[in-house]
Amino acid sequence: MAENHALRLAAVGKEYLQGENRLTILDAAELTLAPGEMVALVAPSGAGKSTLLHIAGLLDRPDTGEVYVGGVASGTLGDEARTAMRRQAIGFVYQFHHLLPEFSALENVMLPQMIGGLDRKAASARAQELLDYMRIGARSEHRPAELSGGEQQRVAIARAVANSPHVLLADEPTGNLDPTTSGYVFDALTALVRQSGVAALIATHNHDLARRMDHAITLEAGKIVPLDMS
Ligand SMILES: Nc1ncnc2c1ncn2[C@@H]1O[C@H](COP(=O)(O)OP(=O)(O)OP(=O)(O)O)[C@@H](O)[C@H]1O
Repeated sequence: MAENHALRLAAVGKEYLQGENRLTILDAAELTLAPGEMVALVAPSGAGKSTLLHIAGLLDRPDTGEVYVGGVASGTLGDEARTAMRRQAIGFVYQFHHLLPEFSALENVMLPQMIGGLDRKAASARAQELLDYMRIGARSEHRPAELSGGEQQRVAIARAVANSPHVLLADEPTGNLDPTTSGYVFDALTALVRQSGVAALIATHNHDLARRMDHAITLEAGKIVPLDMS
């Protein structure tokens, strides 16, 4: 049942036209993520990871099939309703933090909540709680440029879950960090996913990190298939 899934892609198809050629990226692809589940997306460059993340994140529409977020079908929604759904129900983390440089760490985590309609006081309390949880609460007044790469990514992760989304989509979230820092940031991300119950789909080339997730998937001829990491 779709209702119990944080994210469900049902028979999703996506093609691109490259000159005369039709490039099939997704072909009746199926994927379900339960709340609190962490899934690694491991695929070679060009296989369609970004396409899949964009479709799952409602940034792009599939040609065929349906994307359910929190049990709600997105296909028939107009642009405005899709944007609202994306803001409320989906969090994004990228390889580079994309924090707003002129705002403090706290303000960066407050902003999506205030855009969602929360008042300043409540947003500030929630942001501080999340930064404390990510063990950077003491740096909450600092601007991104005053933080290390690992700290910046922890702020970006806190920001992504600030609105208590159903789904967290991450594209190489520790790809810009050294291995030790990457491990620490991934530990914090894992703890947050488990504690919040958000479902996480995390694209990574790092097989050690992929092994630490619940399972791994890859893309093969347009299908989403399990990947054995052992
Ligand atoms: N708008 C587009 N028009 C035509 N072809 C596209 C378009 N976007 C992507 N492609 C092609 O679709 C394929 C999959 O692209 P995608 O960006 O999803 O791959 P990826 O797995 O994320 O790669 P990488 O890891 O290098 O970012 C690539 O061959 C790409 O050239």
